[in-house]
Amino acid sequence: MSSSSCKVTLLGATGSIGRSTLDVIAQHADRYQLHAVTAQRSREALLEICLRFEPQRAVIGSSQDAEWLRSRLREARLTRIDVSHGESALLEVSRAPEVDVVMAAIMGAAGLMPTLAAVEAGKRVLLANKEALVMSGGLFMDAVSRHDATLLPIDSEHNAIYQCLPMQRAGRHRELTRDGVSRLLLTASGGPFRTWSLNALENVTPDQACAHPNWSMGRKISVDSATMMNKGLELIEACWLFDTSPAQVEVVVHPQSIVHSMVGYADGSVLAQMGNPDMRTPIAYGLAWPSRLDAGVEPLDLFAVSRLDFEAPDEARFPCLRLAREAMEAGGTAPAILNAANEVAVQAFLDGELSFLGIAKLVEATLEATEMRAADSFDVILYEDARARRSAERLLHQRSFQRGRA
Ligand SMILES: NC(=O)C1=CN([C@@H]2O[C@H](COP(=O)(O)OP(=O)(O)OC[C@H]3O[C@@H](n4cnc5c(N)ncnc54)[C@H](OP(=O)(O)O)[C@@H]3O)[C@@H](O)[C@H]2O)C=CC1
Ligand SMILES: CC(=O)[C@@H](O)[C@H](O)COP(=O)(O)O
Ligand SMILES: [Mn+2]
Repeated sequence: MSSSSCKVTLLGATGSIGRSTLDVIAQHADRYQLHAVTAQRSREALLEICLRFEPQRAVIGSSQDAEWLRSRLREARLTRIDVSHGESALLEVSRAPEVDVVMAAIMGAAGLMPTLAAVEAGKRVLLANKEALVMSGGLFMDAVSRHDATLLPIDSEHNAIYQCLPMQRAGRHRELTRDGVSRLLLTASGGPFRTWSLNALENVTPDQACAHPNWSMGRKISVDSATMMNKGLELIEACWLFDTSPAQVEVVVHPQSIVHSMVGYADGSVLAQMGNPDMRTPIAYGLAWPSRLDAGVEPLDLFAVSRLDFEAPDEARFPCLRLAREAMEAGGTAPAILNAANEVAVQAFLDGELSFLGIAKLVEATLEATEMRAADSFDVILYEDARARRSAERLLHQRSFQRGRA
């Protein structure tokens, strides 16, 4: 890929990762050009992006919003921007022949098929959408190999691990131990409730849960950080990305979010990647790989940071971490069920229908109520995702899960 004319499709352009990606691209407009930008409902934000970046294509969720966007672009005399809507349009912009790089930054399971389309077209895929990999793990990684796609992790911890692994591992799948790696150390901030007692967690509000101490992110991932399901999803993500088992991944709570993760080697070395908590660093890494790019991130001032703390996670207060590890160990469709139940539970919490502690309870109850099977195909994954959502919704509306009870 020639970086002088790199064409980018940005899935989830109106989100937190989307905005950080636009910021990096704007700093390097001579090197990166937006082919397509997508959103689900945020039509005003998508219009702003179109006016500023003039991509070739814009995709939005509904036909009504697409019509609205077309009219605004007509008024601005930007009729050359092709506007379309729905999942088929997302697949098209992900696999378009002229596209070099696809940033997969749609939130949740909705990102799976567009991200897979980019993989199947052999693109360089910058993976922020961890849920896609959690759901479909082995199938997804097989597709990456089969279609010779380049998969670069954007999730800050996995990007850090990728940077700390030996260069020759890039793009290969083989046992970590053959490269002298003994373990992966996955750091976790501990979220906004790291020091809170179980009692105090009973009545936390969505706004409290979304107030992450170090990162500014979308609401779903912010709640995941608060329950530590984010770390559970990341544990599964690490196992697939780096072809390892949960036993080789150690979660380390590090409240400052300066060390983004580490790799331990057989000779006792531990390599860490550090930096200010700013997603423009991994995004710029993914865009420029294997070279480097100025991301506009403040240099790390270690004197200002002054101390780095590390502690063990508490799975009694944050059971989601255990549930995710058990789902990975169980294999098959268990991680897809975990992810689907979690998406239902987090939305219910954000809508005021479920308590904070109810999130883990609903996920666990859904896993217990839903039979798991072999993850044979993407059709099976999508079918089981839908089935687990129905099961979680049913449980949610049972008396025991009503607000105030769970
Ligand atoms: N934010 C962060 O710092 C990090 C995020 N990630 C991961 O990156 C992904 C995006 O996170 P984040 O940017 O925080 O999320 P946001 O909620 O901020 O943004 C999500 C984006 O996806 C779009 N979207 C939502 N639902 C759909 C759908 N059904 N179909 C198509 N598009 C949809 C949204 O469009 P609209 O605006 O119209 O709703 C928006 O553009 C997640 O998987 C998250 O786990 C990983 C590491 C760090
Ligand atoms: C920025 C990023 O990668 C997030 O996933 C972040 O790591 C969340 O922080 P927690 O460690 O609190 O889950
Ligand atoms: Mn992360």
